[in-house]
Amino acid sequence: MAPPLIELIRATKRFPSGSGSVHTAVRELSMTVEPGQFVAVVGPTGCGKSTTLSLVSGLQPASAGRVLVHGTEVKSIPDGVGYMFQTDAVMPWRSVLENVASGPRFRGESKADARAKAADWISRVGLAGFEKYYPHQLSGGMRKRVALAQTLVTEPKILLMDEPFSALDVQTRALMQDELLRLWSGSGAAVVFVTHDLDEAIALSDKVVVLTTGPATVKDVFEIPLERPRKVEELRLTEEFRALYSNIWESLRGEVDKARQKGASNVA
Ligand SMILES: Nc1ncnc2c1ncn2[C@@H]1O[C@H](COP(=O)(O)OP(=O)(O)OP(=O)(O)O)[C@@H](O)[C@H]1O
Repeated sequence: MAPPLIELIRATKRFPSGSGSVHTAVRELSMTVEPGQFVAVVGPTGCGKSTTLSLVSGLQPASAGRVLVHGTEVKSIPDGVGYMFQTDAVMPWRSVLENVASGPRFRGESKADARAKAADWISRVGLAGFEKYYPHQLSGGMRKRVALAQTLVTEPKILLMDEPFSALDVQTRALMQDELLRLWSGSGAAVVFVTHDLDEAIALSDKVVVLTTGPATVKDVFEIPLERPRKVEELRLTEEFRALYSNIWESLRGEVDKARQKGASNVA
C-alpha cells in the first residue's frame, strides 16, 4: 500500500524559552493526510496549530518523532508545497499580474510563460480585468483572491493554509470558502487547513483533527461525510451539519475551557 502523502508520527517540537528552559509546543502528535484529502486542524488559541504546519512545511525541524511527506523524512521544504497565511504575501509594489507571476518566475519560467499562467489563474479566481491593479486598489476579499492565485499558480500537491480567511468579514469569508472548494476540487491537492472556526472546518473538510490545549497532540479525529460539491452557507443550515458540529464541539469545548483557565491563571 502507498504511504500517506503526509504522516506525522509522534512528532514533538520544543522551543528554547527565554529563561533557558524549554517550551514544548507540540507533543507526540500523530496524524495522516492522504492525497487529495482536505483536512482541517482545530484547537484552542496558541495550542500549537501553526507549529504543526511548520513541521510539515519543513520550516521547523521536529525535536523528536517523525514527519514524512511522500514517505520521506522532511529535512527541508518539500517540493510541491503551497502556503497561504492569515497575512498574505501579496507585494504592494507589484501589480496583480506581477504578483501572481512571481512564483513561476522564481522557479525559472520565462517571463512570457509566467505571465500567461498568471493571467489564467487571475481569471480562474474571478479577477480578470484587474491584472494591472495594485493591491491597495483592491478590497480585502480581492487581495485574498490574488493570494489564492499566487498559491495555486504553482499547482501544489500539498496546500498548507493557516487561517487564511480569518481577517475577512463574514460574507466575504463564505465567498472565499466556496471559491477555495471550487478551485481545490479540480486540483487533486491535499489541504491542511488550520482554523479557529469549527463551522469553517466542517464546511470545508473531509476530516477534522481536534488538537488538545498546548502542547498540541491529537485529541480526536472526525470524518466529515457531507456530500460534495458544497455551498458553505446552505450546508451550515442542514441537520447533518448541525449534528456534526455539536459532536465535534463536545470534543473541542473541553480543550477551549482548559486553555481559558490557563490563560486566566497566566494573567492573574
Ligand atoms: N519560534 C518559536 N519560538 C518559541 N516559541 C514558539 C515559537 N513558535 C511558537 N512558539 C510557541 O509555541 C506555542 C504554540 O504556538 P502556535 O503559533 O503553533 O499556536 P497556534 O495554535 O497556531 O496559535 P493561534 O491559535 O494563536 O494561531 C505558543 O506557546 C508559542 O508561543
